[in-house]
Amino acid sequence: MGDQGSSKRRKDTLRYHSGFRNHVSSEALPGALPVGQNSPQRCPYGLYAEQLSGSAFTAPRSHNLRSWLYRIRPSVVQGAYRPLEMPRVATAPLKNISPDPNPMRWDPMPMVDDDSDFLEGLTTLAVNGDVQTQTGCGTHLYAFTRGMRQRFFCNADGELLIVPQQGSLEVRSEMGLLHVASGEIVVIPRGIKFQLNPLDESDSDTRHVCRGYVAENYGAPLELPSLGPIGANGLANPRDFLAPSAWYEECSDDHELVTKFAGGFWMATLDHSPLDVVAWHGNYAPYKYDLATFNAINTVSFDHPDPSIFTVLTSPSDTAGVANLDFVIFPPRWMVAENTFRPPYFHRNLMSELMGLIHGEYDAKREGFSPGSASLHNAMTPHGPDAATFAAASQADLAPQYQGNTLAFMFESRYLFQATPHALKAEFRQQEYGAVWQGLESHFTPHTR
Ligand SMILES: O=C(O)Cc1cc(O)ccc1O
Ligand SMILES: [Fe+2]
Repeated sequence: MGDQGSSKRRKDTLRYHSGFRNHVSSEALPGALPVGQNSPQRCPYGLYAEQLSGSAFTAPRSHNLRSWLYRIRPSVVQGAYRPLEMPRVATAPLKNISPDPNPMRWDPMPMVDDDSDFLEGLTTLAVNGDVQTQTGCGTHLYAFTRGMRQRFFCNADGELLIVPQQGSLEVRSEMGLLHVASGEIVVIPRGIKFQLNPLDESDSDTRHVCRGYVAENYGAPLELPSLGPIGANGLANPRDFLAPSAWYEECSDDHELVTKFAGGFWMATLDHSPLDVVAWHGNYAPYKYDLATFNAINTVSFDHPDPSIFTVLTSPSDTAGVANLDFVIFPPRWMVAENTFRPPYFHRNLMSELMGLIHGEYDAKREGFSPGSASLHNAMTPHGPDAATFAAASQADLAPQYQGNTLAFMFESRYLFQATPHALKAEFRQQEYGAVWQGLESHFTPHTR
């Protein structure tokens, strides 16, 4: 297995339930789950029963998502929401902005300020589709240094796929705790209350800088791709997905619950923590996944296969095989293709591609795409290896080569991305990005092969 991440990072000692979208039963107190039914006349320990549905009640069984939560107080006691300003976060569709056919790239986003939490440090890069028709996604960057303290978030607009690039995260959610390091991902399904903090924040006085990427999926929940001729095993294996164990807190000071609803932000004040679920069962819960466990499959003969071979998770659209959102990684791997231009090929594509780099180097870009950067190539926008990469790879010795120092990813979608006004005029945007291909000169020699 590759060396990225897991061997160097602190051991995660939390207990998880293994298996993608498994039906889990989890208790923080023994006997807190009702036996044999969901909604008894009186629940154990005087808890309230509450169902959280992540799919229509009538969704086919294979796609039906729901969990039963046994909590100290039902969610409905939260009271009224008041509007809240969150000017850096945008939602599709953006009014009066045409999607731009030019390739775009951004350096890592500078910190908003020295003392921001996850929500304050969240900035939208590009969006597509339409939140109200449950199509497309928002893509965001985050950079923050402090925990959310008494503040919690509940996103009604979509599930959050969080890709940490720097700094380890502690996720506290209604279903329990998760620790997520760079090289891992975490998915928070739509409507689950949580907070996100720098891991170790309370252990020391050091400032923990956390940076990364978020896809906010407005569409069908992410699922594992079908494997077709690959067979029963490979790519992301179901047992490597980990859901938290029940955990709750009971405290009676003021807490804030922030929700995002049709692009707007709202806040309610509670006199208790919303993380008061003592037991839960079901298949709708946050989960984390270590990208180092991805079983990459690639050519052992020639040519560069399409990147769909590296799909970790996919959110299908209504058209088979044309994703609302794919999450694809480019993990450490052996390159063995013979007589082949090994880096990504030049291409134009129906799908739109938003990329990031978690660590190392990306094999299509020699310069300018450092960890924390992002790039956008909308549908049919020509792109591919930069001039320096093309020159080197056209002459490279084709011995088997381990490409170890790399972990890039792509959010890929059938819908055109609109970069936000903030992203378009950001100082960290690389205005001259298109120049990376300008050194690609004609090598045409009509009289020699
Ligand atoms: O554009 C990119 O860098 C992503 C990408 C990688 C690859 O190996 C093949 C096609 C593709 O779009
Ligand atoms: Fe591409």
